[in-house]
Amino acid sequence: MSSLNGDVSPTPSSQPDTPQANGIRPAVNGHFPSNSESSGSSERIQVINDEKNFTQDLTAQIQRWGLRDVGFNYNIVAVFGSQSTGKSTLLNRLFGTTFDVMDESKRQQTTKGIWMCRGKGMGVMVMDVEGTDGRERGEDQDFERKSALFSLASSEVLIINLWEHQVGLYQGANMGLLKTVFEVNLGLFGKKAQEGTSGRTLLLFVIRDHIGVTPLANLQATLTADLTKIWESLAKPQELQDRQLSDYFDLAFTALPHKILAADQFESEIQQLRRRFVDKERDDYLFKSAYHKRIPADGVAFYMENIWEQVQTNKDLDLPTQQELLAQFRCDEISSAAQAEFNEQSKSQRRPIEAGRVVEGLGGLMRNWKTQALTRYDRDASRYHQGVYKRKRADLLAVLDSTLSPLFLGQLKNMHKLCLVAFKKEMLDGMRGDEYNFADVVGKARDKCETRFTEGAKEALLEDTDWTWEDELELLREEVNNVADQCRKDETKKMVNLIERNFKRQISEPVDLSLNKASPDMWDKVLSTFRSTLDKAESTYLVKAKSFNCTDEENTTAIASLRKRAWLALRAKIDEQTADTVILGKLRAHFEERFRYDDHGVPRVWRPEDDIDGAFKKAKDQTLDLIPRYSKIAPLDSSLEYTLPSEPSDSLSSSEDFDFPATLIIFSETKSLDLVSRFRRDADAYYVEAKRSTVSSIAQIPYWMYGVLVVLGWNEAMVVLFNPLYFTFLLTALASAYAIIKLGLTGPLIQVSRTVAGEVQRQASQRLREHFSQPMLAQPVRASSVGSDYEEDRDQDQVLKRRPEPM
Ligand SMILES: Nc1nc2c(ncn2[C@@H]2O[C@H](COP(=O)(O)OP(=O)(O)OP(=O)(O)O)[C@@H](O)[C@H]2O)c(=O)[nH]1
Repeated sequence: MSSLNGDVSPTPSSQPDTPQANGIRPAVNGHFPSNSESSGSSERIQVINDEKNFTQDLTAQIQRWGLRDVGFNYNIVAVFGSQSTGKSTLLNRLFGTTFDVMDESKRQQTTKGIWMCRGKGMGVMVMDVEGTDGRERGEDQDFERKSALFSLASSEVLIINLWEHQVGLYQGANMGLLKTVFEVNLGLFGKKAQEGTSGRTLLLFVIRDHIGVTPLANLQATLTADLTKIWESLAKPQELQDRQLSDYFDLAFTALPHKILAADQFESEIQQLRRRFVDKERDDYLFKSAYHKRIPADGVAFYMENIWEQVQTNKDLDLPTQQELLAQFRCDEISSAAQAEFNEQSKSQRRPIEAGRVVEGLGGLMRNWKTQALTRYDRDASRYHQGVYKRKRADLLAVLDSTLSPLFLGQLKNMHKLCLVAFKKEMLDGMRGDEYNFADVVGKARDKCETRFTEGAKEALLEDTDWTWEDELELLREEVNNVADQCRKDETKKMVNLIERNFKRQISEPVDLSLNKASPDMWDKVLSTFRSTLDKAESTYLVKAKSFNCTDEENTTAIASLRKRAWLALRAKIDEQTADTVILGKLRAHFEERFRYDDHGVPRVWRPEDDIDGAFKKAKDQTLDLIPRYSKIAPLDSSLEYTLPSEPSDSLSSSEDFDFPATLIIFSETKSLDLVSRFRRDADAYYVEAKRSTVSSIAQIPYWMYGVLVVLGWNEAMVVLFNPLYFTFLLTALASAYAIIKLGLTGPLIQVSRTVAGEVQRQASQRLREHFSQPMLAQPVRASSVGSDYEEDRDQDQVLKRRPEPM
């Protein structure tokens, strides 16, 4: 092991300063020609090429260096600093490595990517890192940030190489870069370092071309102050807020004289420094165990590859270049200007759309605004950094689309509403009159509505967007179906109502006729009329329902409802014809027909010898027979009987339960009895009247009485004619009569006279009747009044006996 760390002092002359002097092929950019050059322990390898790829040969190379099995007995050192500041020269001198050194005559970048070489005669893996701030990479700081972080995280000692005149500069001394690297390092590995799993790191500042005017101590103080300052300004993770620079890093400083102007001094200082890397016994030994990462040598390759991967994937290092920054700023400005104009244009259509209007040609307008905005952006922004320009263009496009999206969606919604309204109108227009096929009307209206919506939606849809209108069309379809369905239901209802109205009209007359006649087959006629009319109504419904695309279930329900409503309509008609006054009228008419008219339909004039009682009884019995006939719908022919299921009512009619057998009963027993008694009263009046008519014919004044009056009144008449006073009175009376006639007062006078005469006649008749007729009338009237109670009971029994049994 001692040999590994043995103090090998390569003579300066033997150290190659240039690739040519070493006979080493220069690295080819971006490639691993063999991933190692030279041979034996002086072989070097490009660990990371300038395209940021990590080599796969590191493990093998460590094996070739003979370091694979040394466990922890090795060290890693890396260098960091601006390009062409003698980093490779320093490493070659210190560790006897064979890194390429710049050709003075060309002055260009020598080290590309990160190279590694084993220190000559020592177990040290030395990493030569591409210089920072090189003109070759220009503004692209990506690699220098990543390579610096990689070096910091993977090595025990990081040599920070800088010219004396760079001390105190911010960018020149790579302070900006170090700040970023410290920050990300703290974020990525800070916690591990704190836990002690990944050791501290020594930052060794090597100040080149130190003239000596400014003592090293002063330079050291400046650098320490600068580092402390940038450390304090770091954005540290929450849990590491109070961590100090010294918690992670040790700082060491050394100065080297000018290599050419003070070559000997330079060499001796180099040797001094080399000893600090080699001599473990020294107090200022640099590879202290605290810096060791505690990774066995055989795992170093894997460990480093891991670190590189973490560094690579860390977004915090992807800081933009100046060019990108400028591009970002300008592209943002240009994009904002384009957006402002675009917003103005789009605003003009926002209000009408929000108000629910469909803007004709909205798609064209939106396309136009979008193209204008993009053209404007492209014209001004395409000159800037292409990556930024494209990124910002995509952002602008997204903003434009998101601004237009509500217009598109609003347009869809408005079209949806408009199409629905148009659909309803189309339906109404199509359903005018009776000769329409509902299915055809709906089909046409639907097609028109969908076509209109689809055309409008396609017009409004912008290319290269993820907008869709199919969902809205689906919604529209659903609503159209709902409207059509509702319409169909309404139409079906209307049709059923119409059929019902027609039905009522059609049955009205035949039922009236049948019920007026009250023949024994009255109900047969009523029911057969009902059946035939209902059959017609049902077939009318079925024909219409077919064009409405009604389902079988709907048809069954509608027919059932129609039947029930038809039955109720019939029942209403019957009720109308059997209302108290109407049925009493019917009974009266029936009775009158039989009692007051003879068999030939001639009015009867009752004579005392006529059998009024017999005729009265017969007519009354026949009439009373009608009450049980009317009281229940009971056809003689049982095949004509009609039944309906008794069930709770459907939505088309009332919500009450429907009890069919109850609808067959027209009168209850109580009602029948009431009718009997009411009819009897009427019939009795007829009877009395008949009786009176015979009396009044007997009580007539005989004609000879008038002759007697003339004879007896002759003298009085002569007295009037020949007496001047009476005659004058007569003349006055005649003149008054004449005047009355002329003045048109005849009517009122006659009226008054009639009233007076009537009263006189009444009084006279009364007196005469009392005088002449009292003994003749006494007997029959008494018989009638005595028999009335008995007859009433008998009539009621008769009615009850004739009532048909309930069905
Ligand atoms: N003035 C001066 N020049 C030096 C010193 N060390 C090396 N040089 C010269 O500086 C030039 C660059 O040396 P390199 O070692 O290639 O520098 P580098 O930093 O490794 O260069 P890159 O790898 O390209 O970044 C060479 O011509 C060296 O001879 C020094 O201490 N002082």
